[in-house]
Amino acid sequence: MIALEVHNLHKTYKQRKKLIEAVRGVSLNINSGEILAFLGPNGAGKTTCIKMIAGLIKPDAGSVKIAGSDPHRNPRSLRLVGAVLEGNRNLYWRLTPEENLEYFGTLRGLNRRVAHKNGLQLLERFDLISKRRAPVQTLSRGMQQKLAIAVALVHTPRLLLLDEPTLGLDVEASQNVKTLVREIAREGCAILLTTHQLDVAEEISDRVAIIQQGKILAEESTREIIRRFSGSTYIIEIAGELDSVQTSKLESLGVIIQADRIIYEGTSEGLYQVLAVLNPLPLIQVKQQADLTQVFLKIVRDNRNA
Ligand SMILES: Nc1ncnc2c1ncn2[C@@H]1O[C@H](COP(=O)(O)OP(=O)(O)OP(=O)(O)O)[C@@H](O)[C@H]1O
Repeated sequence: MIALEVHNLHKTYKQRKKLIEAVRGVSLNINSGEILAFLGPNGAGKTTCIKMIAGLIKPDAGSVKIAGSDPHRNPRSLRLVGAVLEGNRNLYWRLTPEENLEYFGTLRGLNRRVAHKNGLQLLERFDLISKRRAPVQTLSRGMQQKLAIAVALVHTPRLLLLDEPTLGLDVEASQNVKTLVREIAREGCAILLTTHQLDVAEEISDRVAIIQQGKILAEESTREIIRRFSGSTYIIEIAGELDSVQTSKLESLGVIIQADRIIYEGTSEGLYQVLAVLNPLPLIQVKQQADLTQVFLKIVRDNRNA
């Protein structure tokens, strides 16, 4: 089921007689249960799109539908959206997590009892129950980030808008948030993720859309776009030394042997032959050449030079 349909959005800002075409014909869909990473360099138009999706600014042209309903025509459909857009600024710092959840839940149309119940469930699930009565300002950044997501979910939205959910978090807190985001998607919520942390986007998104100068340059499954840009080159990192028999067999398979890694270009069947020669040396990793950062840079630079 399609949770978000964005069709041909346009937005031009006027700044002291100057026109800035921030968004120029953006179309996107996100299905329930899917995470779309919405990526682009600074000033590409991401925030402007998200603000139009969240009903905060009106498009000049085009349409937004959330579970089939246009928030600019029917503001009630915004109840189907949850958003964490500017860090954890959707929280009241002097209130406790319990109070924040209840307050925002009622604001989004839940009765107080349901808001309280949903809030407690989320606090349990996000491992924040022991902090439920502590003022938000005394929570760690990772806890505040989790709470910000919990608050955005208290009314069980169909679409979650998530901006930089792991920025500034330590490795463990970041891992925690990524796992939660994947779980939320698995339960059926559609997620529009914006981030400049491309490793996070690569790890948790199902699809990516890359925007530059207000236009979508690429929209594809994350795995597919990386595969397409990687071609057929694999990097294999191993521990331990190759013996002379292994070295000559690998050379006959056309492999390039470097200090701590082996580069193989060919089919995936050929890759298995290479791995068989390496057996039983411990493999540290086998990866295709590109990662999402390389893909992103290539698409954006090619477009800039076009
Ligand atoms: N309120 C505004 N008035 C005038 N111009 C604006 C306004 N908001 C954004 N812009 C301009 O619109 C363009 C797109 O900005 P936007 O904030 O949507 O980009 P972004 O992709 O979110 O960037 P970033 O990654 O830096 O947050 C930029 O040129 C920006 O300067």
